[in-house]
Amino acid sequence: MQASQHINGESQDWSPTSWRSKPIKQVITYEDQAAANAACKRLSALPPIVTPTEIVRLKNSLRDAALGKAFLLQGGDCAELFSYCADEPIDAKMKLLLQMSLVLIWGSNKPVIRIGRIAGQYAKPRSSPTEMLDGKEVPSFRGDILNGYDPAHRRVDPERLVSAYFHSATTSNYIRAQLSSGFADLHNPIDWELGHVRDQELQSKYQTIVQSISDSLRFMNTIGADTAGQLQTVDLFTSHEGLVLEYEQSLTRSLKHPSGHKPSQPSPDRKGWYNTSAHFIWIGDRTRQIDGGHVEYFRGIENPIGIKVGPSMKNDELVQLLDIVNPSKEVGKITLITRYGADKVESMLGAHIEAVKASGHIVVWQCDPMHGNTRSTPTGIKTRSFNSIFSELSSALKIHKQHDSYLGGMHLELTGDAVTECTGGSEGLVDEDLSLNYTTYCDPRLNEKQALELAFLRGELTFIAAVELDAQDPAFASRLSSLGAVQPNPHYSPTSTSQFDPQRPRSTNEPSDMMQAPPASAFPDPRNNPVLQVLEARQRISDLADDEMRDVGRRGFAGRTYVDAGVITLALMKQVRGEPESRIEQALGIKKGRLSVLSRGTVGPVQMEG
Ligand SMILES: O=C[C@H](O)[C@H](O)COP(=O)(O)O
Ligand SMILES: C=C(OP(=O)(O)O)C(=O)O
Ligand SMILES: [Mn+2]
Repeated sequence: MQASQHINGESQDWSPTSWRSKPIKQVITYEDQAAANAACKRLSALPPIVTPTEIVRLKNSLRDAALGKAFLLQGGDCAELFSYCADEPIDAKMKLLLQMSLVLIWGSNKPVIRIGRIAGQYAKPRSSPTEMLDGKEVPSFRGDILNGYDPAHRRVDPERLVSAYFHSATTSNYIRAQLSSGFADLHNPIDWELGHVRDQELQSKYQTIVQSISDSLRFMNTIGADTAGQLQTVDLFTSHEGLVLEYEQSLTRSLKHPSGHKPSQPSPDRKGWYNTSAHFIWIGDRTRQIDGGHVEYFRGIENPIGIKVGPSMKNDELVQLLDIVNPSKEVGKITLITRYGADKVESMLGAHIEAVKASGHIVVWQCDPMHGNTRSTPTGIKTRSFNSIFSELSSALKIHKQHDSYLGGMHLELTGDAVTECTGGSEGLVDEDLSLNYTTYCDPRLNEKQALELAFLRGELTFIAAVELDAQDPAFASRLSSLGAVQPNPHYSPTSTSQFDPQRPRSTNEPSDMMQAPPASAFPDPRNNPVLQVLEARQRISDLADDEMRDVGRRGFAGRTYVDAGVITLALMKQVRGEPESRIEQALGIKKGRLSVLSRGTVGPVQMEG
């Protein structure tokens, strides 16, 4: 069966193999092509790992995220190894995603859709075909699906394609089994204890949420409203980058659509092409060329898909891409995973949002604040700072609000282990700490504590963004005015003698319906109005902060003078723990000496009682 689509007026047939006639990036050369063909043949005969019913369930949820009614949390390793297919690492990641989603639901009051970068995230696109390892140049590690991290196993081995399938299937099976055995039962969120998080503040914030959920559940149980069984488990979908197309092709099957599903490409046999290797796959920033093999493959499948959008993406190119992969403009079919970097998001995201809006596509906008913020330490260790990650996320949220758009999700590289791969966070990890427990095989991940902190801060951002939006709203001043803060509030006082009091008893020789208009000079000059002055000052500060953000990460940048509430919160938490100011400033990227302003009693952390 072939699907047909019109591009530039020409009919373009699609099949699971049509990508093979297109140019491709990140080419894989199998020394033994016959062995690669045999591996693909074997894969084609194996059963699906996920089913159309599950895929369509995710698709429907993502539609909600595109429409602003749900939030998508996607996270997991940069490079998942076959050796992570074991109960402990899988449990740790599931727990972390569940903990984060609880916090996010709490913060956003919206349902959270969970997708793991798990059960198949085995392929890595690399910047260079070779890398230096212990002073020797070796072929780059391209993920367990192709070669091994051990320098002795860097040759691409086709047997690994089959091995990837079995590790993926085993991981998926364990996730499903755990979920159906009460792992995610909302009645026991206490069981998702914070593994290695010893931070008292974070522990108690989390416990407050858990306690409150337990109280609500007890109440629902008492009144008999807790009987639908929906609280016993949640969905946790799987995803990976669809990089190795021979693997993806082998698991692409023509299957019956679930009943009630309206396919994007209807066919008489009510079947469609489903990628059964994962619920969701995405195209990487390095392989999203309009005329390339990856875009060709992705345009034919029913699954919801992601596209990474980096700083080199042009506005018209983005729209062209959407038209190719989603010609019927299905709402939420595409998740645009933006990853510009904290220093570029301000100059790029707004234009992308406007271009997509004008095209009529309705996508899930997801922020990946990791991949545009990778840097090397002077000793050559790849890292990312919590500050830049948080900064890109908060900018994305703000920009979406400004453009009347919705930030529908976040995409993170994280692990449930106590790794030291990203700097910053409330622990204040610095470059020198990275070697303590640096175990990633590709990009630096947030550890459990940093990931959870980010979820809490994301919740707080919703609140801050709402306040900021009010401040920028031109109607705000007029609303204030009607509340009386800007203009004198006409009030009734039986003894009032003011000629401007509308309810003042009139003199008998004034007609009763005559309401004297007060002279303009009776109102204070708005330029002197304290409320408007505060709003203007806030705007000026916000502009200065935006200017400063553009320099973050540049050589010679002395640190930020203007930081947001999230960073101040982190700084205060560290201060309370007695960390020296200079260390806090360094860890959070704040300009030297700025913290002393806070120490003068201007701001203090709020203490929770009990
Ligand atoms: O995960 C993303 C990419 O594979 C990764 O950032 C590439 O890293 P490299 O630049 O070290 O190849
Ligand atoms: C390779 C990745 O990202 P990007 O394509 O955005 O660089 C990734 O998500 O691991
Ligand atoms: Mn990565």
